[in-house]
Amino acid sequence: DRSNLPAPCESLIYCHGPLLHTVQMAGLYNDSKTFVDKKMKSPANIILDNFQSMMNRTDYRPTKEQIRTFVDDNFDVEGSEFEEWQPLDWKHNPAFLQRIKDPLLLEWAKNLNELWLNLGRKMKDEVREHQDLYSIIYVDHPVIVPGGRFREFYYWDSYWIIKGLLLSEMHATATGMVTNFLDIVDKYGFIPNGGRIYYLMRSQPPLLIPMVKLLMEDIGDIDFLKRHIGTMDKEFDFWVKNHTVEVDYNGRKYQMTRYSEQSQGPRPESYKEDIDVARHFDTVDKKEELYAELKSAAESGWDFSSRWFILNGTNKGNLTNLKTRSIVPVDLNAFMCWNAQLMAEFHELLENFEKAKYYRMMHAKIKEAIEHVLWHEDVGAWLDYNLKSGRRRDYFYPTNIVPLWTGCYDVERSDYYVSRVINYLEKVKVDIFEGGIPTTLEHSGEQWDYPNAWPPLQYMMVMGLDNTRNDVAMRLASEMATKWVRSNFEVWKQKKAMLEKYDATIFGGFGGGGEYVVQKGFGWTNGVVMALLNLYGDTLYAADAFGDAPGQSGAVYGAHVGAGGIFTALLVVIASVAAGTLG
Ligand SMILES: OC[C@H]1O[C@H](O[C@H]2O[C@H](CO)[C@@H](O)[C@H](O)[C@H]2O)[C@H](O)[C@@H](O)[C@@H]1O
Repeated sequence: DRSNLPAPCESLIYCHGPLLHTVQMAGLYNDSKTFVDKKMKSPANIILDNFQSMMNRTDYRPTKEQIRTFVDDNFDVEGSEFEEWQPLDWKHNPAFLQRIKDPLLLEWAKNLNELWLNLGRKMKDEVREHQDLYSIIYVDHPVIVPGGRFREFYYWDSYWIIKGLLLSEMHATATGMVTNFLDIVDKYGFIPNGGRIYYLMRSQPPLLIPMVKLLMEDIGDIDFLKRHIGTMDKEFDFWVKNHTVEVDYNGRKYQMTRYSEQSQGPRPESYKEDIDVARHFDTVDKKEELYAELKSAAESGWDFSSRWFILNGTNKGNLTNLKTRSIVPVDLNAFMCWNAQLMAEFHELLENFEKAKYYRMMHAKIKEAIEHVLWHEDVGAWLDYNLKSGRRRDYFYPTNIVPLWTGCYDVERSDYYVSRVINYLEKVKVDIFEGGIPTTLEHSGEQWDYPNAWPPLQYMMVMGLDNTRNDVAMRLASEMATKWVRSNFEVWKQKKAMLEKYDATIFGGFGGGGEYVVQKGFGWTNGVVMALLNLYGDTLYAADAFGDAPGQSGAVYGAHVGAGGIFTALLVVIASVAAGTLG
């Protein structure tokens, strides 16, 4: 029974109530998020009175135009919470650029470095003084946002944004963003999905602790760590307390993590969309269950995807078949495992030995659960687990190999895992696509499905394989990175834009599907390309030796990784000679 749960936030303007219902159901804008991002022109009680007068005047049947006039009279245009601002620590020529040998890619990387200037957002002092007039959550330090409709911070996006910012040597901006998150944990006990009050009842993949690790690797400020370690404990506890589920598997019980949010009602920013899906259900209870599945899927960062559909034990179906809370995801458990390991490391550094011991114990337990419940030797991958049926979900997702990225497997037996994983990747043939690795192999029309390819997923695969230090895996990682960078570059050449997501099946193809049009900007896309250019810049070229950049060199050598790797190496040498960069 969900009837005792709170609304997504208290606001009768932005989160629940008749005003939100009336405005959102009128469908005034192409994107439902537009309304909930608007600033109020007067305090909420006055706007609620104005709304009541409008409803009385129109006999509770206002036309779309009357609702539009009400909104225009009472709200400012979206985005009015920010002032003109450019990051003060921005640099023309950060050192990582020197690693990029191809002049075309170098020029592009300089452009990417400049994109931070467009994506920085600083809130007006007004916002701090009158927070009740805004849906944006006030933070002290400016942030780099994803871009487009995403005008505020997003939790997991920020990991790749910070990765990119540190390569751009924007240490102050990166530290400011992490400090905002820590302040938010202190205030709310966790990090919301994004920087808006309507996101306050759900989080996103827990990557704050890895963000602090990025900062520590960069500036290594132990005082910063000391000041904030208690807040990081709090963030870890939030996930343990609110997302743990007991898994009974082969006669043993494991504590594992899954996405699950606890509020009533539709997502305020996609209110009409959620109500429309809920029409398929006839009772309030069933509708509430659907809203919970939708919001839990948003918490996973994969909103939406057949990955969370359960229909007769399969991944077929549509949004009415969302069962996010019944699936134990590989990536979330691998993130928790990583968090525990990093926290043990940090506490050790600070000589908090009792705490370090606790986190080492948590790390060992989570790692064991991942090994026993999620790893499948016969498949050669980690698979999501269906809590309802007690069965594994044997479908391809890039996240099936995330434990390689987070180091959550028995590294002593690395060769065993790596050879099984390589075998798996060959079998599922995900490297035959020209534009990158697809999100899933299901074509549902949702944005986290085939044929879309998302930057963070490419990154996790590439880094996971590269981290193993196994020759074949590292070669595969470099081939994936090459394909991704070339395909993103192709789009850049055509559109002078970086996109939120791409099409894995088309070299230079745009992503699509889902509930809003593909966005430009784009925070994590820039961060991922910068990281890949930094890692592979000395051997990565925009075009192969034949002058064009089909990006699908992977298709040539995908089936035979070994031979393909040698082929790539040859191409690289030829291209390097052509570009005059080798001896
Ligand atoms: O408004 C619909 C949904 O939009 C966001 O999700 C997508 O964009 C985010 C920002 O890039 C990204 O973190 C997420 O993975 C994407 O699916 C938002 O996070 C959702 O909560 C929201 O419902």
